[in-house]
Amino acid sequence: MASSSLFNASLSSLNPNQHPIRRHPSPSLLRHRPVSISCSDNNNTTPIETSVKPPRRTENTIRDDARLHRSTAVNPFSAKYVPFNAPPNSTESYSLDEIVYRSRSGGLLDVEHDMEALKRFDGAYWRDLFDSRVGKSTWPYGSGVWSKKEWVLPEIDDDDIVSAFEGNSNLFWAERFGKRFLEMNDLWVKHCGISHTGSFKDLGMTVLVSQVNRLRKMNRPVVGVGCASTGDTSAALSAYCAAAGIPSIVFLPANKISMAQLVQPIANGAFVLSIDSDFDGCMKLIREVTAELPIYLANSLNSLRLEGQKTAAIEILQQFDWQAPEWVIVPGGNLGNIYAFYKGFKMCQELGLVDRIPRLVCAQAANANPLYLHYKSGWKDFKPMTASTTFASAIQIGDPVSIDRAVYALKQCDGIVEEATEEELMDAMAQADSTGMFICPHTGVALTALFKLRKQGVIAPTDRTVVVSTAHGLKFTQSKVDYHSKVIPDMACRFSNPPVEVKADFGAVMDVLKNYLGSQKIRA
Ligand SMILES: Cc1ncc(COP(=O)(O)O)c(C=O)c1O
Ligand SMILES: N[C@@H](CCOP(=O)(O)O)C(=O)O
Repeated sequence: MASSSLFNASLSSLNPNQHPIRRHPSPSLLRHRPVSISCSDNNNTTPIETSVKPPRRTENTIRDDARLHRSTAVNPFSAKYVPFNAPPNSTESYSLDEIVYRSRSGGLLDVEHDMEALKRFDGAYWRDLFDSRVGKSTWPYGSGVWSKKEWVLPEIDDDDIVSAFEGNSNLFWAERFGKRFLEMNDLWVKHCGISHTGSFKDLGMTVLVSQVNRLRKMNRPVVGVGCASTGDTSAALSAYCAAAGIPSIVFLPANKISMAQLVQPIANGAFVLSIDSDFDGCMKLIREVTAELPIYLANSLNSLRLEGQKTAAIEILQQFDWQAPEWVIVPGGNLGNIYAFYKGFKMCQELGLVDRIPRLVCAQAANANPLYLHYKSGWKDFKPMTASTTFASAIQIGDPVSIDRAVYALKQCDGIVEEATEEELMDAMAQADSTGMFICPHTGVALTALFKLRKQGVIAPTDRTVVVSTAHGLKFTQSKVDYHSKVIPDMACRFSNPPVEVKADFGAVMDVLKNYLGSQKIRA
């Protein structure tokens, strides 16, 4: 059978039952758990809904309903930009309504929440609030990001929010994969890629585009939103901008992203520039362009994005009934996400929702491993690199903008950095797929890190471990086709499963099947 031909052929108006904490809690509610939801006994932190909702007013949209239910109480929560990891005596800060990406010294920014205001509610309050919003269609809390609105963008008007009800992604118990390949029984895959545009970027983009929507309504000079991308940021940006009627401009490294990723911004009406460079070159260009033109920068250099992405960490805790796992493994490229996970976990600890945070592992492709090399050098002087081609194309990044955030996060949680060769990541992806998943190569990188840490005895068989799957496997079918076709130079493709070509003849089909069933030790 010629492998190259393998895939040729087929390839209410004020509803008393409305949770009061869906609105901004008024100062008078401070120090109390949610009240008047209906009934709850003294020790029971779980609100029990008793009354029946009136039929919805069919002429209302969910935005109209949200307007009707809006609290008139003063919103006690707020957030601002501050220099990332600023010394305690720093007074530098900016309103989130300012267009600013860097601190005065040129460093990164961070979104700082008024933690004192948030702390006026105890951990049980926040757990109940977040739990009460899951699985509903209430605007905007049906979103896994906006269900944590008070911790994300507390001051934005619900009307300005641009959401596809992202988040609330599947936390998949990888039972078969864990048992078969790792002797683990508590292994989970957080499928952030099973989402609106097929990657975790939706979580951050809903926040960023919502804020842009607000800025434009305030007549701030934002004519469009732009990003450099390895394919997922551009897909998310173009979709959310299209939904809001905001122009989007994307800089893509020519011939370095998958066809499925390329077609996303094209279909969503973005202005697409295919640039003869790599991601780092595109990133440099978009930074220069956004400094000159009223185009808002949508990459994770912009700390707003990370406020949405951190909700995936909160969601993991929530899905484990507010118990922290031992390990969370995240593939890293531009390195915003590893910090976002740390930030989400840390906020939950600081606000009393959990008593500890997991250790984080950042996994990089060996062909694009500047963080790994930095870690291995004992965090001595960081050296950007020119990243080589990798099947994990969305993390082919040599000069990550969030390097400082990543190092900080990993140091704070006793984190680890691992790497995966091309063969390792492709094998891991194929192994995962063979147990019923359909993951992307970046998740293959994270699974390789898990294989290595299990082998070294760092991760124990019973450790509750979460691997973050960052994109949908359907965006990366060509790499799977190549692997299963065994056409990748210098790769054994040990787990390939090519189709068998057979004549349309009963005898021939029976022969092939008997051979197969025999090899599988299956009795017909
Ligand atoms: C699918 C996928 N996985 C992982 C990453 C890495 O995320 P980060 O750049 O935040 O490190 C990216 C983007 O960089 C991505 O698109
Ligand atoms: N993988 C990313 C790379 C850019 O990352 P960002 O989080 O800084 O936007 C992409 O898909 O473009």
